[in-house]
Amino acid sequence: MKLQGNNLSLRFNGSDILNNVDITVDAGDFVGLIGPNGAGKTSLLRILANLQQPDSGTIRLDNNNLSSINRKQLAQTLGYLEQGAPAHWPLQVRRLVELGRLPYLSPWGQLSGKDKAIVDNAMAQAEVEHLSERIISTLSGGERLRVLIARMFATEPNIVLADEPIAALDPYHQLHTMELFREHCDRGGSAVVVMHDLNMAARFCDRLVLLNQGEVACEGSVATVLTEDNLASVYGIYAQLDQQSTAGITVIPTGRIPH
Ligand SMILES: Nc1ncnc2c1ncn2[C@@H]1O[C@H](COP(=O)(O)OP(=O)(O)OP(=O)(O)O)[C@@H](O)[C@H]1O
Repeated sequence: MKLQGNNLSLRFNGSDILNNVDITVDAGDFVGLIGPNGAGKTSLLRILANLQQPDSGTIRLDNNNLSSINRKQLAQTLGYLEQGAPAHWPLQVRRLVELGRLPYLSPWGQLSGKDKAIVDNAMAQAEVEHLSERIISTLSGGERLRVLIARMFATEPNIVLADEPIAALDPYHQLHTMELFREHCDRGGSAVVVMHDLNMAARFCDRLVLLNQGEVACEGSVATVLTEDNLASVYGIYAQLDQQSTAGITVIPTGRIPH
C-alpha cells in the first residue's frame, strides 16, 4: 500500500508546526522520521495516523483520501504506537494485546481461534509471552513498550507508524524491535518510525526524512540525509561520519556548534 501526504500544514496558537510537508511511503519502505526536538515529527505522524487533522493538505492511501476510508478498514490498515507507550487501564497483558484484534470483531464478537493464534504469534515475536498474566501498569517502561508493539502487530496492519519505539529499550531490545519493523517491511508492509538514534536509523531504514522547524530539510537515502552539513545545520552538532562501519553509516557526535 502507498501512503502519501501532500502539502501538509498544521498551526497551533498562530505558530506553524508543519509547513507544506510532503511525505510518501511505498510498500516495503522503512522510513525513519528524524529531526530535533520540536521539529514536528509527532505531529506529522499523528496526521498520517488520522489522529490529527491538518489545517491544509491531503493524505491518500492507495490514492483514496484518508477521510473517505471507513474507520474499521483504517484501523485494520494503520498501526500506531504512541510516544512513551502509555497504558490507560490496568489490564492484563494478554487482554491488552488481544485488543489489537478489535478492528476485526463485530460488536460483542468473540476472538476466534485464528485471532488467538495471531495474538500468540505477536506476543512471541515481541518476546513478551512471559508477561502474559501481568497487569500492564506494573511493567517497566521497556516491557510496556514491547507489549504495545505486540498489540500493534496483533492487528496485522499494513503500515506501522511508531513514535520513538526504541527510546526506552536496552540495546538487545532496540535491535530486536528494529528487526521486527525491518521484517514487516521486507514482507511488503511499510513503516514510518520516529527516531533520535541516528545510528539505528542508518542501519535499518531505507530512507530518512529529516524535519526541521516543521519543514522537510532533506529526504532520501541514509547517505543523502546524514551528512556533516545537515547534522550541523539542523541538529547544530559537529559529527564524525564513519561510512565504512559494518553497521552502515555511523554518526559520532563530537561537539555542539555554539549558537
Ligand atoms: N497541542 C499543542 N499546542 C501547542 N503547541 C503544540 C501542540 N502540540 C505540539 N505543539 C508544538 O509543536 C511543535 C512540534 O511538536 P512535536 O511533538 O510534533 O515535535 P517532535 O518533533 O515530535 O519533538 P520531540 O522530538 O521533542 O518529541 C513543538 O514546538 C510543540 O511544542
